[in-house]
Amino acid sequence: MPYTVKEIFPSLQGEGIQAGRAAIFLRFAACNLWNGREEDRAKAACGFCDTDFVGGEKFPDAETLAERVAGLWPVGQGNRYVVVTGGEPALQLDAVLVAALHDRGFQVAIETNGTLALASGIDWVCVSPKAGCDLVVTSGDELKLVYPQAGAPPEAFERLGFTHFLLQPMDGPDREANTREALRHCLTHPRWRLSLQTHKIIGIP
Ligand SMILES: C[S@@+](CC[C@H](N)C(=O)[O-])C[C@H]1O[C@@H](n2cnc3c(N)ncnc32)[C@H](O)[C@@H]1O
Ligand SMILES: Nc1nc2[nH]cc(C(=O)O)c2c(=O)[nH]1
Ligand code: SF4
Ligand SMILES: [Mg+2]
Repeated sequence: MPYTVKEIFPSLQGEGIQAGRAAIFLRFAACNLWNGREEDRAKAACGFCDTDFVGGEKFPDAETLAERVAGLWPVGQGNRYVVVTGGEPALQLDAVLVAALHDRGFQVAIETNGTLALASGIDWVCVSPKAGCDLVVTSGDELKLVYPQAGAPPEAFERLGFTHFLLQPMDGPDREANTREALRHCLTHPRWRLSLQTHKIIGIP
């Protein structure tokens, strides 16, 4: 199957429980909750996205794409980790690509909005729910809720089958106030942890 990829780059995982871990980011093009055009943001199901996922490069098959990812890992080094994101990566990440990445020694993580079924074999599942959008993926490793979102209070997700629950302050014009609100919620509801977007703080991709 061909894949459309927006970008591939090495960085540190900036968010969530795995923050600080070296990873290759594989960012697929396209999303099911927004077409990526600024003029359509206000009417999109997800209206706060911080990412450009429009366009990109076509890869003809999983082997070609996995080879490109593997070529970015430091030579001779283990602990291989790829974070598959987007856009919405569940539109394109299939079991064939997961297997091709496993064959090259990678643990495979996904950052997903949780509205689409996932391929089998993914090693780390991070779901980030969007208000008004039904979750199909109701268990996984971490639930990372962008906060605050009208219509998506943290309590609505606490009974789901995730190991870790995190609040990530919504970036944008209200980021500072949102960070204070997320902090306050974590202090008063200790099952929630704060997830800062550390890559933005230190100025890396
Ligand atoms: C760009 S999304 C791509 C993956 C997937 N579509 C999703 O939404 O989970 C990557 C992560 O960034 C988060 N995110 C997007 N826009 C954000 C913002 N303005 N502030 C904080 N986190 C944001 C998402 O919720 C998600 O956890
Ligand atoms: N450093 C870094 N960490 C990230 N974690 C999740 C990201 C994403 O855009 O999905 C992301 C990202 O874009 N950069
Ligand atoms: S679901 Fe994810 S990629 Fe899609 S618009 Fe929202 S934050 Fe961006
Ligand atoms: Mg990002």
